[in-house]
Amino acid sequence: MQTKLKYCGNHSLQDVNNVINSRAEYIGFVFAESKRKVTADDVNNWFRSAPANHTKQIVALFVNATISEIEEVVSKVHVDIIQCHGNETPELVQEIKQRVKKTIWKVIHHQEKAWQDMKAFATYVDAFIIDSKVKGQWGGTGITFDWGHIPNYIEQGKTLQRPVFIAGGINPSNVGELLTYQPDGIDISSGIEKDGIKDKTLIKQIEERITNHDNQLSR
Ligand SMILES: O=C(O)c1ccccc1N[C@@H]1O[C@H](COP(=O)(O)O)[C@@H](O)[C@H]1O
Repeated sequence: MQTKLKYCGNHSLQDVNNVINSRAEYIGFVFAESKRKVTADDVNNWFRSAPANHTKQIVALFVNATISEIEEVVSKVHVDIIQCHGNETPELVQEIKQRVKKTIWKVIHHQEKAWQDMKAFATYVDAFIIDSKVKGQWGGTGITFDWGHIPNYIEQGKTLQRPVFIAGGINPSNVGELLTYQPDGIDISSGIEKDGIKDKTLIKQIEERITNHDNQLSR
């Protein structure tokens, strides 16, 4: 099994180039209030200057956006996946799926028994991301949650037949420990940043650890 990898919160041409040259399957952009917030025009400009033959899937991250806001972005930028990173209800997620007709990922912010919330979304979403819950922030915090709860999320994902990505504070120092839980995927924003820019060395360190782990499993 190859652990899927998403690098999120790209907000410059340098970020886009560094991530396009990585092994990640997914490149993410934040269309929500954040120091990493981007516009559709930004993303289009960066991709015009970036290598054209990349195979990354583009993830657009929203926090409690209206369907019109999502539709506006999707009408301007090539988007493969919509990531709902707020406290969107299952009903809203269903409507987004029906109207926007894209792959949908739903973030569950970790709290006691939050894995039970996954069931209500399962029909409308294609994958789950489990992120830390930090007061006053929706994500991109660089803070981990108690990984002892990861097996509950992974088991629920298996029951619902939906992949489970882990996010929140993952970096080269702790990714090895995270991999022992065997998540389907990993989503990283701040852990690959140096001075606010996605950093080639940090990306390389993360990827070496993931590749070693995946190779050991396939032996
Ligand atoms: O990255 C952001 O600025 C952001 C803003 C608002 C919502 C989500 C955001 N990022 C997502 O948060 C998780 C974890 O990020 P980190 O690795 O802990 O920095 C990840 O899914 C990012 O895509």
